[in-house]
Amino acid sequence: MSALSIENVSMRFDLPNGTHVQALKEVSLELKTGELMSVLGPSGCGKTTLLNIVAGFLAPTSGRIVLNGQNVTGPDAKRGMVFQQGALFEWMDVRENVSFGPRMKGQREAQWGEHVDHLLDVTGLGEFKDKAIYELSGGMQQRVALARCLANDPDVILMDEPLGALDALTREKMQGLVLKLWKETGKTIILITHSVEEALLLGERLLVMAPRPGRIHKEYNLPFADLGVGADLREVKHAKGYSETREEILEMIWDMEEEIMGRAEAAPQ
Ligand SMILES: Nc1ncnc2c1ncn2[C@@H]1O[C@H](COP(=O)(O)OP(=O)(O)OP(=O)(O)O)[C@@H](O)[C@H]1O
Repeated sequence: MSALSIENVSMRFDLPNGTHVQALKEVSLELKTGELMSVLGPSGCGKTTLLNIVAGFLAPTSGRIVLNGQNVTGPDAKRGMVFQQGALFEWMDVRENVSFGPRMKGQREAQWGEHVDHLLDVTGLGEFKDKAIYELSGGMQQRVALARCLANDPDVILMDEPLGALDALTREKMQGLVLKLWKETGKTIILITHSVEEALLLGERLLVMAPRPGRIHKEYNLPFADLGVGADLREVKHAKGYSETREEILEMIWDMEEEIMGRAEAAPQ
């Protein structure tokens, strides 16, 4: 049985002016426990809508999400989200942020302390656990967001451009951390990114979506995420097939964007 099933999901937004946007049309997808899927596609192809539906924040117009045999009907801690900006609690220190989920469940420190301290260590936050959020760099804040998500022990982690706001070097380090945490925890992960390189490096499965209506365009199974665990990601970029796949995907997305621009220009004003 697959851990996460996205079954024939469509999403239509009705707009106040009487028109509508078909954000997703009949999207079906199965993920096994422990798979890491990256999702790419031009702006507006429904990536965030899909993630929000899997999270339970949005109900699809039709279709359903099934996680470990149960229908998803709303948000809960089984699906953790990591956003582009950490959405952290500024008034709590790092350790308080990371332990927020277990504390909200009414657990005592004896129940969560060890696990939270382990997560602080593996995310490189051990020495920063008493710091206020505003004292941390953007990269460190995203480490807190990852650790906080893992502290809830979710079945699936949903990441919406989690590294998008970081500078290039920090982003590269964080990509290594995502791979490390993926292998160490065995979590099922869906990661949205606008970076083709990031999608290639992190996704053992890579989904390219197309817009209008939002749908699956092509899926790849890739060796690079496995090669990248504990390795220098710059080396992985020299692996067989990496450049060719990157070029193929770049061209695919470029063509889609050109088509969107063409349609926009042809539309009556
Ligand atoms: N609440 C809403 N009401 C109306 N239209 C919406 C709503 N949310 C999303 N849309 C539309 O649905 C389509 C898909 O949006 P979505 O944000 O999922 O795309 P995306 O691929 O994540 O885009 P981006 O890469 O720019 O973040 C877009 O045309 C968007 O304008």
